[in-house]
Amino acid sequence: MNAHTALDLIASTDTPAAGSSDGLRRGDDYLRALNDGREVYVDGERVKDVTRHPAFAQAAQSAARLFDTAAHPSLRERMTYTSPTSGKPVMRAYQIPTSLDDLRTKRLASEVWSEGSFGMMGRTPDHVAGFFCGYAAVPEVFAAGGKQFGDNVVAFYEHLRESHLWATYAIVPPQIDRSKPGHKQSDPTLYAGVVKERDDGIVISGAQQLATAGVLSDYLYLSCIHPLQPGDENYAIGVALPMNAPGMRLYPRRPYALQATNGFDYPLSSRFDETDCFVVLKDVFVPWEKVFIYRNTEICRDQWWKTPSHAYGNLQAQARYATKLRFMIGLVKRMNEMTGNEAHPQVQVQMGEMAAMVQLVESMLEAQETKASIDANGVVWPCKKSLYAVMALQSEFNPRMVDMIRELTGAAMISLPSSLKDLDSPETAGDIERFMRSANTDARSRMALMRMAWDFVGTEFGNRSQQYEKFYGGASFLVKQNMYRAYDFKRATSMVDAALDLPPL
Ligand SMILES: Cc1cc2nc3c(=O)[nH]c(=O)nc-3n(C[C@H](O)[C@H](O)[C@H](O)COP(=O)(O)OP(=O)(O)OC[C@H]3O[C@@H](n4cnc5c(N)ncnc54)[C@H](O)[C@@H]3O)c2cc1C
Repeated sequence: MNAHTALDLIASTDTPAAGSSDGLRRGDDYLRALNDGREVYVDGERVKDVTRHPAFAQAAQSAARLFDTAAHPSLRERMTYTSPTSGKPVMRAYQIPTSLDDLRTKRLASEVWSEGSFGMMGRTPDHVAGFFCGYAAVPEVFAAGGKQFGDNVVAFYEHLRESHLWATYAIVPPQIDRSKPGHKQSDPTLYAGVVKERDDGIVISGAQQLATAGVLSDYLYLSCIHPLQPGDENYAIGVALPMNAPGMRLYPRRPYALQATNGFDYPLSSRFDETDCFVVLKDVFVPWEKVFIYRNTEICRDQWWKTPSHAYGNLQAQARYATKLRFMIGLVKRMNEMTGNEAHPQVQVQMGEMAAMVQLVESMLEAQETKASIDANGVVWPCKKSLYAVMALQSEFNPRMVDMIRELTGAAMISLPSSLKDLDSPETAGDIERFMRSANTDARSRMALMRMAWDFVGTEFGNRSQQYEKFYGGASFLVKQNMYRAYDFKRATSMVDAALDLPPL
């Protein structure tokens, strides 16, 4: 096998040979584990096996490629590091960085994985892995509720790392009635929370949103990032649940892969629909060893801000976003070339504006590393100012980028025939081949590119993707508050104070 990058791997059908993975999880191992009796419902019916259901089968294959990529001997150094406990290779996503170089290499590994879906899949295993690295780096935050909780979170992090597992999370209460806190809802068991304590663990009921990639993951981390009030203690938890936990149901939103009639007309929807799942829990038992936060609103808040969890998880999210932006601008460039608009100065001005936005994101990604800090335990924290600066503005400039694609393509994405069948039918092929081509390509190539562009911006898949960029890190007013907290206003105000203190003339 000569694959060296995720792009090579995704374009090939190669998988690492059995026995060559040195204990790492291969795509096949991962797919087998998904058929574990998890309760997933689509159109009112329970899905028997997500790896075979048309809504999820291709996304599961795309996810399996991530594990094959990490296990591939030629990418071993980039994608793995040596476990400090077993001495075996484990996924780099689980590395707790202790040098700037560690942080950079961790980001580059995320970049490889993100290229596997061209940035379309956001919650790949490295996202929540970042959060658990952050928790394990500062377990004192959890131990403030009792020593056992600090030990539990480290043990679970090590379990994820040593078994090469994928955790996702649901950390936002269901919308139902945002004007009231959880304990004042019409039924206090609507938001996911503790309903019973037992000697061997706790019992949870209620619902939580929105476990992206829940269908494809091994574990769900259930917690709360929403501000909690006194009286909300039952919702102030942090627990890990296997995806087949008895009593837990996943309700994925409408699966876009079901609308993808073929891979040519829907090249992205058909392969990369990671799904977003509403989670319903009915008397789900959690043993104490999988409980990290128990009825403690302060620790529930501190887990995000007094550990590097939020920064690691979102460094991955930004690495993925940068990949998606590169794909986006590459798509527009190819479309301009094909349409013959490339040389217009006005088109170049618009492309320049897009390129500036892509470059800003790429440079800020590097700034998170070069301006990172090291804590008292020797753990490297990415620079939060650089992270939140992009996240705070992403919900505004991402729609601008998408609008520019629409602007530059005119009717190209709409004036195509109904499907690939028009190209294949002897009755219509002549017209299609004659009129759908461009100056430098045949009709099939032009249709392939324009279909991909429409799947990116116009289909339900494309539109969900825009909603994701707006909300994956929380509502934008909250992200801007993160920036407010991170920014060094003192330096700015001291300059104004100095100007006011200038000696009188
Ligand atoms: C595609 C997608 C994938 C997601 N994936 C995940 C995931 O994997 N895991 C997870 O836990 N969550 C996930 N989320 C959920 C996401 O975290 C929430 O959508 C997000 O936190 C916003 O919460 P909400 O939807 O309840 O909006 P709300 O909190 O109800 O807010 C909706 C809007 O109301 C306005 N608003 C509300 N309150 C205020 C206020 N105080 N001040 C000003 N304006 C206000 C804002 O315009 C805000 O955007 C995902 C969401 C989307 C769309």
